[in-house]
Amino acid sequence: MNQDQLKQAVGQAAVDYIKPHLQKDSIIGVGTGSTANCFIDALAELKNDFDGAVASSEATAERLKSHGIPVYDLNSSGTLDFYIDGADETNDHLQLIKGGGGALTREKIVAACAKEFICIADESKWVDLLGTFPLPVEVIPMARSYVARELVALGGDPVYRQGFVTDNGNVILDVHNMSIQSATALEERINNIVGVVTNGLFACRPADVLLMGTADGVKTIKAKN
Ligand SMILES: O=C(CO)[C@H](O)[C@H](O)COP(=O)(O)O
Repeated sequence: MNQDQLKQAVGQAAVDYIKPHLQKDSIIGVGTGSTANCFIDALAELKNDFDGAVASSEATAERLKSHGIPVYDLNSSGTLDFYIDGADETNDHLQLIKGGGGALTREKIVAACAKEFICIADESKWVDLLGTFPLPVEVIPMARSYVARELVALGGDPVYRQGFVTDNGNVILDVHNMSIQSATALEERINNIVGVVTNGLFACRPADVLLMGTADGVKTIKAKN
């Protein structure tokens, strides 16, 4: 199977995973990216079995609506049963790097509101140690240079994602060569820099389950303790 087929397989696997638990009033959280898009496309078959979705980006909202799936404001949705999203990297604790698509802040907010975070990814995203993928950091525009200096002081090489503006009107610094020994400590440390909105480490709230697409089929992986 090629990478696109693996993404479709995990998108369908996530639909199969949540299907028995869906009720007519269920609202689910939906992530952003090409793997999340495969989930959305597979989810369309169930659109009469649940109420609707909360989207982690404008792009996801548009794709959900294109399938006739109602999109709700998170402020009127309460706790969500599930959040389903892709990742740029995952380790065996299901701590993630996310934000390659720039939607990290809304993704982290919607994930925080969910009882269960289901990560869907092909096996190329599995790593022993997080940090080969540059760590995205969403920054208030006027703080860009200050935050970049602070990230250099932490040992990283921040690169401004030229021409990209997040759905929240902010900019992204992609931090290369960052040594990630304690992902939870680093997530908190970077989020404490004034001007940072959030960073793409999902370690304080890792995924609960990973549906990983492999050549041998989709594997269901729980976080290592
Ligand atoms: O965090 C994300 C977007 O902000 C995506 O989940 C991540 O970039 C993975 O994307 P893809 O499924 O296209 O590989």
